[in-house]
Amino acid sequence: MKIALVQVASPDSETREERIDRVEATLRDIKGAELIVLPELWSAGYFHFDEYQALAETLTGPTVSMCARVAADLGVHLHLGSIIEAHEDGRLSNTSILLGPDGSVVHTYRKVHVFGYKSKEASLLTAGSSLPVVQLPFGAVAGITCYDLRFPGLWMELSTRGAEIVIVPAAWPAARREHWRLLTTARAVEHQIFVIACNAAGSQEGAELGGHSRVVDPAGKVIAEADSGEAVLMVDIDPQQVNAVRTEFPVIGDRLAAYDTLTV
Ligand SMILES: NC(=O)CCC(=O)C(=O)O
Repeated sequence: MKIALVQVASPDSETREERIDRVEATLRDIKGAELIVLPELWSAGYFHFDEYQALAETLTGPTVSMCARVAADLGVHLHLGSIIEAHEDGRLSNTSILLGPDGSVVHTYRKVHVFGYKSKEASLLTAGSSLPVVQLPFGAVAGITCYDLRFPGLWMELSTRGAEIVIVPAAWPAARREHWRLLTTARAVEHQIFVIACNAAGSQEGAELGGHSRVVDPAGKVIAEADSGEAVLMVDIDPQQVNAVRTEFPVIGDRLAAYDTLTV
């Protein structure tokens, strides 16, 4: 199964509309992928906090509409990264969306751990409260977002819910790139899953994004990793590998149902 990770920069000088047009051209040039993945908040730009309100959109807004058209035209699954979603009651959320090959929404995830360190995300956005896993032709898929990488309890729950492929759109700064590498690999090893992690590139409001989008297989092998600039990273995975690795080295079956029952 061929996957394309599209590592996008969101420079301050470019408008959202210009960026949507530019990314659409990149997406339409991708040949042979069954799944395309974009980074967190690439159209708005994660660090453009002062514009969050103005750039918020609904699930029929400009980012989702363009991506839905492309998904349908190319006949691919397209994880569009995330948007600042505007809700009817005025709340905003960081919403990740996976589109099917007919352009319809097949998975939606609202970021549960909103980020507050040198970031206004936590004060501007409302955290989500659901964790769906969807069965697709290539396996049980979930999407979580960037900072969520740091929280093992969330991953344990994804694993318990049967996730085999976890898509992680991100806007992870270069300053903590080694954490990005370590955590994406660790989550794959812990849960014997594919981690498909698509980061943003370039700089925004003086913050340098880390790039290095990567795919880690269920045995913990990094099967592809981009450099730091804009890129389309193509990778071929075999979704059956999840079963094969779990059968050969059955760690997950050895997990206790609960650890808080252990005596001190
Ligand atoms: N966009 C984010 O969630 C950033 C997370 C981050 O920088 C970190 O966890 O470190």
